Amino acid sequence: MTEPGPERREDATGRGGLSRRRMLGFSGASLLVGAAAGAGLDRVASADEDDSPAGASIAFHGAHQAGIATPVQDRLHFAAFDVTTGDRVKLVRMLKEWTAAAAAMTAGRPVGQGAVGGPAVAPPDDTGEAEGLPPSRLTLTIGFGPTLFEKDGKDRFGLKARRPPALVELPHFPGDNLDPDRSGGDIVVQACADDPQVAVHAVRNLARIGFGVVGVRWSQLGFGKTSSTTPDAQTPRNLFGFKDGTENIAGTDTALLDRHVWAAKGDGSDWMAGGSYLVARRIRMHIETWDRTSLREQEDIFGRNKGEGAPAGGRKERDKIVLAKLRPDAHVRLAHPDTNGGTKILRRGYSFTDGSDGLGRLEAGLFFIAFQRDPRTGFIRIQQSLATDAMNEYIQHVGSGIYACPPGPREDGGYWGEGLFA
Ligand SMILES: C=CC1=C(C)c2cc3[nH]c(cc4nc(cc5[nH]c(cc1n2)c(C)c5CCC(=O)O)C(CCC(=O)O)=C4C)c(C)c3C=C
Ligand SMILES: [Fe+2]
Repeated sequence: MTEPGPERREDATGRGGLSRRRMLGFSGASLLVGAAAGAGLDRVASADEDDSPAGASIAFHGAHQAGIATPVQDRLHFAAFDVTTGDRVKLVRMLKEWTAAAAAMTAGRPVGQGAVGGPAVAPPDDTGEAEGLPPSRLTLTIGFGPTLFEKDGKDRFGLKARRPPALVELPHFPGDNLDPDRSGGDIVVQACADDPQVAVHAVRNLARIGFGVVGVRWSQLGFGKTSSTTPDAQTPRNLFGFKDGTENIAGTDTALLDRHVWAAKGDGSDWMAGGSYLVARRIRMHIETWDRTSLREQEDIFGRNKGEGAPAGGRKERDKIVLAKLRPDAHVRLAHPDTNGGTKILRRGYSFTDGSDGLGRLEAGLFFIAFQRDPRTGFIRIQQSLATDAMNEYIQHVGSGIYACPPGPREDGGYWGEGLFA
């Protein structure tokens, strides 16, 4: 399967999806979605025909992958894949096909000839459930796990020497109760969109394209973003009812992004320059116990109040935090840059509920996602500080993964991970 050219793209949609080229020329209708400008002005988002944010698309190509510093959408489908072939050529071919499909789907177009446009004697190129839906700001972000570089002592794809030094195995943290069936994976795809059907459709099509090369190891649906990269927007709340993401890195803050999020040449792996490292943690939240905890205790545990999200001693959400006014075991005090050598991470997590745990409790929590330039000084450093977090009584980390997310694919025929396989 090859990426259709811009002209064919318009024909192939069959549902009025405008090509990126046409959308940019759509005078008065193109809009910048939230902080897209800060994610690099190359990443301009454009309005769909109806000119509503719900119909907007976010540019797929660029110096950085979309889905990191771009505005956070409402829904998540995160999928970890294991590579089931030992054939490097097949793997690269699939990554090229994935890139073409991802470019189409993020622009609101179907994969290949679509769900009904191809020959009747063959399975359709696209599974069809996003037919008629707008792009919904879909972003697809790929990452490579440590096992892609070496698994059980085997260098399956000749990539061992190309493993970035920052792509370490995460150490065991106190309280971890990790399920191997919800952890790891050779390749991950983070699909975010404002419509869950659009996110699930994207992952499903990639899985279909990858048949015989990859298999889904585990996946996670998320709703209710728990962080934002757009500080001007209302801060979302997590399942404990607290505003979450107040002190996140803004997608417009290029200085902070360059310092804390984007890998750079000279960091130890040149093919990762412009990329970032993703740490995912499935964190179970014992909401029933939390709901029996007094408001004062809840607020002391975070070091912020529940209504406004103001730091202890302050009145407004954005008031300056005075760490000395927080309990020594308060979450915000322990996670704060001043407690961790100045480190910052870009959080992009989602809430989840997955039925019940069989003991009369909701299986609910936070699917924590953080992007950083180096997990050793980012997530690992902060998580080690959180060993004494008062919140630990109410949460448990049950799934985990770390992945190297390469830079964004070039518009002129580049593909996901091109630098790694060069
Ligand atoms: C290792 C990193 C972090 C984990 C794991 C984590 C889990 C976690 N956090 C909340 C809720 C909140 N976190 C808040 C702030 C905050 N959390 C981290 C890191 C981790 N959190 C950081 C770096 C920060 C910012 C600290 C600062 O600079 O002030 C807040 C306060 C509001 C905010 O700034 O976002 C809340 C609320 C939960 C529920 C959770 C696990 C389930
Ligand atoms: Fe936190």
